[in-house]
Amino acid sequence: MTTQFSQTYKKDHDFSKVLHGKNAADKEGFSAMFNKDSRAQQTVNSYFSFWDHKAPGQETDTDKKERLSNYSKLTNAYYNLSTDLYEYGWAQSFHFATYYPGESFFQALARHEHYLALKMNIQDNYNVLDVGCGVGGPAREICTFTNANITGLNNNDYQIERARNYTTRRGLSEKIRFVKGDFMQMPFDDACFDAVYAIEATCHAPKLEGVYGEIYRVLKPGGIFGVYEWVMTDSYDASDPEQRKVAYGIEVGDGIPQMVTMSDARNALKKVGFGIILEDDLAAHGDVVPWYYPIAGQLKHVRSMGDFWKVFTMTKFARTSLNYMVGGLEMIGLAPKGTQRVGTNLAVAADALVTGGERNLFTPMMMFVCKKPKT
Ligand SMILES: CC(C)=CCC[C@@H](C)[C@H]1CC[C@H]2C3=C(CC[C@]12C)[C@@]1(C)CC[C@H](O)C[C@@H]1CC3
Repeated sequence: MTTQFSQTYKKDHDFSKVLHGKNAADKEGFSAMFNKDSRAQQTVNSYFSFWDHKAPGQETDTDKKERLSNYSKLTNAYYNLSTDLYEYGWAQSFHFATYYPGESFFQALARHEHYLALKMNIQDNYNVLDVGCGVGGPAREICTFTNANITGLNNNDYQIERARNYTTRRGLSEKIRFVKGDFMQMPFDDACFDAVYAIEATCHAPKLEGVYGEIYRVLKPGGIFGVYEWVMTDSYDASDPEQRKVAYGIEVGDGIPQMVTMSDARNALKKVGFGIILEDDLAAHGDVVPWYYPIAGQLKHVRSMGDFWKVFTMTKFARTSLNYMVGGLEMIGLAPKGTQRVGTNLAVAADALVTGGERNLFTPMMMFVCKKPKT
């Protein structure tokens, strides 16, 4: 690692400690959220400086370029702010899933991960890279499902610390390790992994060719790459202000510098050299239970008490009530400044994702399974 990189990494790490508190990685949900110190406001300001006064339609090319060239800062600030809420409101697996009628929320998340592992043909003791591993939910599940050795790559210190803690608690530290690094310049040698997967993570890249090119480089010849990509579908029309508003809501609400289309993703994979073995938009199968039902708060699809509570907290009523409560706590100094704004931003995300799903403008599960040629 160069000196400049190691200095940046140390600065991020120290900042994460100050922001989240020394023992925050041991805490969960609200307790972790309220453990942040006054620098939370600084992170909120840093994140929203990329978006403030830049409503869809008013953005200039310079605004967009600014987000793309600062993707790492933008994504880090986003996850420093949103990780606790993700874990509290969702799960340790930061992705969506398809649902069969009657299937539980957690079962569907795990099945979605198994499905990718199965289609990639991940075998016992394969060396597998998880690009943008979050707090390690999918890595733990895929490791126990396949018995592969997994390396989780992540650029966010707070998430890495949490990932390591959960993995140790599950007794999986011999099989899974977590490495800090930027997926546009991976800290790995050429051709060192048998397989690489990325679950709803590479959309944070400023350019898909960049991250796909790195994945191609670190894969062994003949190695497999499997991805669930976040893309706008081919029916998306960026020149329609209503549709652009949906994409913009997804960008600002989910820390994404710029949403791209399905064709962009397909072309980027081919351009870096991959052969596409399988391509399937899992959101387009006409499922009875839509992938976005939890964040739409659609209680009619719930089949158990546990899921009822989970989906209830995602209804507009529960989200808004929670946000008022957090605003009150913020006012009396019990919650760090900016917490409410983060909640409001996640509500923007949820609404845009649901609209994108309902209108078939967006999919979070564009699945590609690709192969690096043997020679
Ligand atoms: C950002 C990317 C690429 C992937 C994350 C996908 C999902 C796990 C998140 C997208 C929107 C998030 C929201 C929440 C949890 C995580 C997501 C579903 C909440 C339910 C967390 C609790 C808040 O009160 C409401 C949030 C709505 C959005």
